[in-house]
Amino acid sequence: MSVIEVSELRKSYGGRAVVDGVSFSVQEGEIFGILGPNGAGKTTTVECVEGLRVPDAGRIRVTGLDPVADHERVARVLGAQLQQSELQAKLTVREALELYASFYPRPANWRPLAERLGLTDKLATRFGKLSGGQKQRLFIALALVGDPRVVVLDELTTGLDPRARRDTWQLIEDVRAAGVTVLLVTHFMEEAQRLCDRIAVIDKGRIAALDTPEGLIRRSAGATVISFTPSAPLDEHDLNALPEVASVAYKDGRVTLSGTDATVNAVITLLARHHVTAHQLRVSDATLDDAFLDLTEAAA
Ligand SMILES: Nc1ncnc2c1ncn2[C@@H]1O[C@H](COP(=O)(O)OP(=O)(O)OP(=O)(O)O)[C@@H](O)[C@H]1O
Repeated sequence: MSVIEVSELRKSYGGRAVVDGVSFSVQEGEIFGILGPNGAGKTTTVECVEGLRVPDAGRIRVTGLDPVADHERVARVLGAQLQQSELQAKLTVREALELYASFYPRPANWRPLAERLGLTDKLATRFGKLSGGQKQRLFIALALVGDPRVVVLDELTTGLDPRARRDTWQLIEDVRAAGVTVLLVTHFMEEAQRLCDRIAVIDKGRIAALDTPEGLIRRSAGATVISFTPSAPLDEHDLNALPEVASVAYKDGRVTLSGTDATVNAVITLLARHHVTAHQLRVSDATLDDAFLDLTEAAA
């Protein structure tokens, strides 16, 4: 069942389309990622899903409800992470958690949530005195305190140290295991690769690709990169003729090929046939980073 449906969403500012026909749907219990360069239209898209911005055109449904027309009902099932927004500086962490819990019919118990986010010893601290990372952790707690069916996290772990980032990933995996649907905007490829079931890459207001992290990586020009120093010169044509070789480059006596898993065996076989040894043979897999750069460059 689709918990979030976005169809042909459009939004312009000053005559410039910043979201230009975006469509996707998110299934119940899925972690769906939105990746894209700065200014691609990610926040505009998710804020339309949250009902914070009104689309110019298109159709959005969250658990079957229209986020603008049914704003109050959507707000009860959807938890949103505040982005850069400031809570009142004098509000303590405890007061903020209690206040946000009071907005929902069946809130979560905020104490274990605060514990997991390392906020227990900050409960009496005023918001204005928290560090950037502590504020971010509080925003995550506030997004989850209503025990929502859907949670929208925009730049989930920005500003968190590596340990807090990993703890937060575990928390999000646990939240999903409890059946919550997660819409996640992120700039961190490791985060997207670890957490997301599917990812929409948005570039210039349009979806450049929508796939699993592995699917996006496979689409990348060279999913496997092989490099070695041959013991004797090799004929470039022989290498180019190998199956699924996407590119061949020679530099300082070293050969770098991109292709697929199948290319690795083919290269080894070719070298053996020519009695050439591969010194310092290295094989590496393309990452989501590579796929992201390919996809967003291709659309440039
Ligand atoms: N309220 C607004 N008024 C005018 N222009 C806006 C408004 N909100 C966003 N924009 C413009 O729309 C474009 C998309 O912005 P958006 O915040 O959706 O991008 P983003 O993909 O979330 O970027 P980032 O990764 O930098 O957060 C940007 O060029 C931005 O300047």
